[in-house]
Amino acid sequence: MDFSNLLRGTLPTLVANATHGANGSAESASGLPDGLFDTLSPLLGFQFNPLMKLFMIFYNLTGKHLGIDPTYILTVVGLLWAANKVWMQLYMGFFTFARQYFMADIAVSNSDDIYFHMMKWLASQPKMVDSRSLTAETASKGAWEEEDESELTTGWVSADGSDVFLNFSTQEAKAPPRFTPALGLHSFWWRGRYFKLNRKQESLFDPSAGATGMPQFKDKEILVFSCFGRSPEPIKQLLQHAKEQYYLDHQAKTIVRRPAAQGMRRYGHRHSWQQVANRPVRPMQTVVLDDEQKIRILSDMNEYLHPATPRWYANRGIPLRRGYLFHGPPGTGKTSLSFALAGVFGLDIYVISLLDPSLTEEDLLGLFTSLPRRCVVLLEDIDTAGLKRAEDEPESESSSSDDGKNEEKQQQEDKKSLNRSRNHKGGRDWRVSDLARELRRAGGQGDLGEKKSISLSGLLNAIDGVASHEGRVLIMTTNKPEALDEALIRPGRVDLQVSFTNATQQQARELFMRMYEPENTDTAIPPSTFSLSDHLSSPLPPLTPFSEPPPTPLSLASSKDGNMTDVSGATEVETDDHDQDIYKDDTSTPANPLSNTDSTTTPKKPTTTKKSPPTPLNLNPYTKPLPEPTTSTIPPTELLQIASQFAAKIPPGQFSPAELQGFLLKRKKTPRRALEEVEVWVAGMVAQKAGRSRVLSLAVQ
Ligand SMILES: Nc1ncnc2c1ncn2[C@@H]1O[C@H](COP(=O)(O)OP(=O)(O)OP(=O)(O)O)[C@@H](O)[C@H]1O
Repeated sequence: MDFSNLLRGTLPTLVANATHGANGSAESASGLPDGLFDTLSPLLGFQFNPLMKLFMIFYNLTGKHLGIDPTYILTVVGLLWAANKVWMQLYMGFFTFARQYFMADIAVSNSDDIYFHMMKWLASQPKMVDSRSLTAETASKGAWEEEDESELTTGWVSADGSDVFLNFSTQEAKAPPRFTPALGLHSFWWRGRYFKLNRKQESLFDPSAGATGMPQFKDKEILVFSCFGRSPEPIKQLLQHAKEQYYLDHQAKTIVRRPAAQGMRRYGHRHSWQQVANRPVRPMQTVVLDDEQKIRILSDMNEYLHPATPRWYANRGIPLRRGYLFHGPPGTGKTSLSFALAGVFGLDIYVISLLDPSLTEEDLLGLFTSLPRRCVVLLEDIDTAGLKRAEDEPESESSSSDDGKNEEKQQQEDKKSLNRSRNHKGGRDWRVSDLARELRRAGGQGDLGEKKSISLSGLLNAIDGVASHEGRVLIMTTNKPEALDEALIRPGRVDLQVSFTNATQQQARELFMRMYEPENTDTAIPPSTFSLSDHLSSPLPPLTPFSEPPPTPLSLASSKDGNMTDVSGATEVETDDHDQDIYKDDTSTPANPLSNTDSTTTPKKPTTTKKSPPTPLNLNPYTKPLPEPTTSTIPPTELLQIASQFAAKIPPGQFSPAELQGFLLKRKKTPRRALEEVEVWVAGMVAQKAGRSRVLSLAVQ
């Protein structure tokens, strides 16, 4: 359909005005001859495009009402557009030229930690956050990140209105997203300098097989920072600044890493490890351990980590490695001490589980070679890793090890059970448990579930093979040191053995004091050097020796030799005996650090032998706490007295610090209640341990 006709038909007045002008001339108000529409409209597709129709109406109206030839307007718009294009071309040309000759740039790939430092820094820059082109990211908080407590106090009130229970269902909704610069060009100022940032994405072809077994494309993100000048120094400073900012709040934290996913480990080095936690440093004082033991291990590690030590080792041809073996019953502080040591020296912890089914000997070697210069490598529960000497395997399976015997016994039981099942009801009555056993056995023998475990030689090769890493601190922990192969703990691999025992009374008292002492709100960044006294517990006054026999004799043995051994043949420190000595040494009474009085005043002797009158116990720990003053209102001297009375009720060497901590935690604000209930708890626990029961059926837990 002809456009002019359409206009004439549908909008007669408008068209009449527009196409003939006010004076009815053959020329339109725009000055265009009538025929021009007819010529142009089919060419431009006006008939079909409603937008163009609208445009034409506007075109005519403009001509009529403003008295301006719309062609001029169109020409100006066209020129502006062209000028803009030219300007953009010039700008890009100039920018490319300037970038090539007058600008420096540094690229950062997202496979490197600096990328995360920079993104965190950019997200914290108010100017960047106000930018018009942003990427929003969900920012989940880690367990140890600070929270606004006031926001969390709104909660669900119980039926009787007495208790308020916290509710976190809206927590995620309240957390604001994190904004970072979107893909594309950005600019910002830092320390009076102008920087340009180009955030871009590239697809790289990864020829090595991915998870699907096929080569694949991988997206890689790159940040390119540029600044004017031929030196990249300002960018280097910017990167350094962002890195420092990133680690500022990490200084009081211990970073925990574990091996990355199998696919990533192939790339080696920084891809081998992944960060799994970033927890506050565990203060050494919170690990209740004999001070001499602490001093010994701290001094040993300090000497080893000293910058002059590598040269000393190199001059004597000794490999720069240090290994520690922490052994003792479960829950006695082996892992805690490892973390505290990492915190003292500001090292990251690299935790390896030899039971990881995806871990091969080759991986293990790769992991050790990609460790940073100084770090702590933690191999936990090394006795459970099933390390075997390759040549012993058949024998050890048949006869030698306890584990082997157990396995054999289990298999016989399994067989019997299966036969029983088969015989029953004509062999058709299979129980699920039998099926599971059968599958497990099949899995052990065949392909199903097969795991090539790390052999002893594989581990030794990783720890101190020719290609193995130097400079690290290796800590191995075990509950059964006697089950370890001699080769694993020979000097050179394990240089210091530290024995952990169940809690002495002195330790019980220290644990009690730690639980109830006023909270330390000091979050100051640790200094780069320290003195030993910074990390030792404040000395407590001597404790009256335990005078009451435990209610029932215990068969659960604590560690046989409660001592720490320098395997190079040096002296031994008898920890238990040492504790006993402390009790007897009344003359060297240290000042009570918690007392407000003159430090020379001898603290009040704890009255542990005097039995307090029986008090009615509230045996249900989940009922409301007894109305007693909170810890902070108990004077320190009195708290110390309660602690001593508490410790006197703990039979030495029978409970692990973890067990005591568990008991105290349930009464974490009521020290007097802990004292009142401890006797019943001890009696119950002793009976339970004697009965070898794992299930807690105590009235007081
Ligand atoms: N000596 C100790 N001083 C302070 N706390 C301790 C001590 N021993 C254990 N604990 C507490 O008990 C818990 C368990 O401790 P940890 O994991 O260090 O024990 P472990 O000896 O490594 O145990 P496992 O052998 O089972 O791995 C921790 O919460 C820790 O705070």
